[in-house]
Amino acid sequence: MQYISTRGSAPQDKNMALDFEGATLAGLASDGGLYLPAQWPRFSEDDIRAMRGLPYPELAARIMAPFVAGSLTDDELGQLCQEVYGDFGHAAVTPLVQLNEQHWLLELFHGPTLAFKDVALQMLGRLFETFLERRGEHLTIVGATSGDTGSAAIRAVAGLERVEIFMLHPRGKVSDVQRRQMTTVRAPNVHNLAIEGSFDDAQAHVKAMFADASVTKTLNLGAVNSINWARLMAQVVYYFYAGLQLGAPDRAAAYSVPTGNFGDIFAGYVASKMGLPIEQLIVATNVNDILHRALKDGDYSTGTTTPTITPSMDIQVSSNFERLLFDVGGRDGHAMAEQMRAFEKSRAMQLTNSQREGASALFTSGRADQEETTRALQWAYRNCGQVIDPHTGVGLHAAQNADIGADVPIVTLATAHPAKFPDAVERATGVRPALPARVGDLFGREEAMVEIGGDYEAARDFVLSNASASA
Ligand SMILES: Cc1ncc(COP(=O)(O)O)c(C=O)c1O
Ligand SMILES: N[C@@H](CCOP(=O)(O)O)C(=O)O
Repeated sequence: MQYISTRGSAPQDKNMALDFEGATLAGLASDGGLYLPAQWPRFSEDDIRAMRGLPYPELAARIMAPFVAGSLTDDELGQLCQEVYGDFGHAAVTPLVQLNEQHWLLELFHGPTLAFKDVALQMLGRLFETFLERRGEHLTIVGATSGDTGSAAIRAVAGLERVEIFMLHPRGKVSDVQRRQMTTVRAPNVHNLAIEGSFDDAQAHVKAMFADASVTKTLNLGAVNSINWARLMAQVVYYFYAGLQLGAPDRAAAYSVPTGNFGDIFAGYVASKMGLPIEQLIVATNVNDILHRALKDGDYSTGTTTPTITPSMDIQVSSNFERLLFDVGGRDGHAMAEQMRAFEKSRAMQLTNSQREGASALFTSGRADQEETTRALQWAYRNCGQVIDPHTGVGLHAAQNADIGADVPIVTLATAHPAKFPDAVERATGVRPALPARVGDLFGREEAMVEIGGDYEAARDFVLSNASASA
């Protein structure tokens, strides 16, 4: 499989044909775009029927095989999937839980750091190891997090010899559990940087480093955010896993996805491109609702980020939205590059007609404020005995308010364990969720992080002077 950039001019990055291995190690394309497969692989209805009942690791290998073709053999991929998904806290890896006749929760938080990010990042860590070993190379990862990507990525790469990670988070804007899951990992290849500002600022610093020759000449940069295609690829699997249990390919389900950087829900779009019947994808946002506005009115303009009880979704600039706009807008890389250049200047853009029409064929959206999120948590607890996290609550609120026929099952993606956000959950339900034993003694461990202020230069210089390997 070959990979192309959404901005049209980067396939020859680093002098390698951009196969899966190249796209995984490159992370972000040098033209600032995001990598996508040159074409969507498609399963027939019979192929999908034959996937029914497969254990998660086998299903994962079946779904990912076309994307990694040429970079991993079927045996290598099968082995990786067994290693990664054999080690989750639930035998089903991502169990599907029924709430009532129509609503379901897809629990994605049974990995080591209790958020959906583990499903892909545990795989990405092993892919890095495999490819870097093969090439004899070293990778310096720079990442941005609003809480969950950071801990999952650090957990996936801590102690690896060929990888070093610099993770930027907005100081004071992640939950205590999220911060400690990052800062208590003491490994020589892990650096935690607390920046002044928002997640968007951290994400902008990361993208700027990929475009900064003083960094890319010196370091072999890699990405763990969902700008890295391999992240999304691994997330496609659980849409199939849930869809198959609800009758695919003979019945379509809808999915409500708590959304920030548009990665998780874009994986749902990919699943539909691959042949999974999907009635609708519901983009569920908190009050930082740029995506809701973009889908409703075509208005993709940023505002100030409002802190919420769903901090991981306090995001204005959703990186992966570019992938959708590129695909539904006819895959015109040069037009996309122009549109994104204008957006980066003005921090606002209007979707084109073809982008709006293309998106509205599958996507709808909903928005939840704090009260609505709280009510969703209360409903799940009082009516179904389920203690859910606030991000999942945003998804459930949007699911309950979507205009979807009563005969269509709606799956809300449960993206984090409630114990990551105990204060908000306790305020809503009266229940203080306990951290599962597999997380260990998080509050008894010492933290390590560096506070570096808000300037890009400070972040860049810290990375340059502390990275232990050069390109
Ligand atoms: C718990 C949780 N839910 C939802 C999201 C949103 O996912 P995405 O950024 O892929 O849209 C995030 C972070 O991104 C998260 O950490
Ligand atoms: N909510 C995320 C933000 C980064 O998203 P990513 O999926 O692009 O890595 C987080 O928890 O860090």
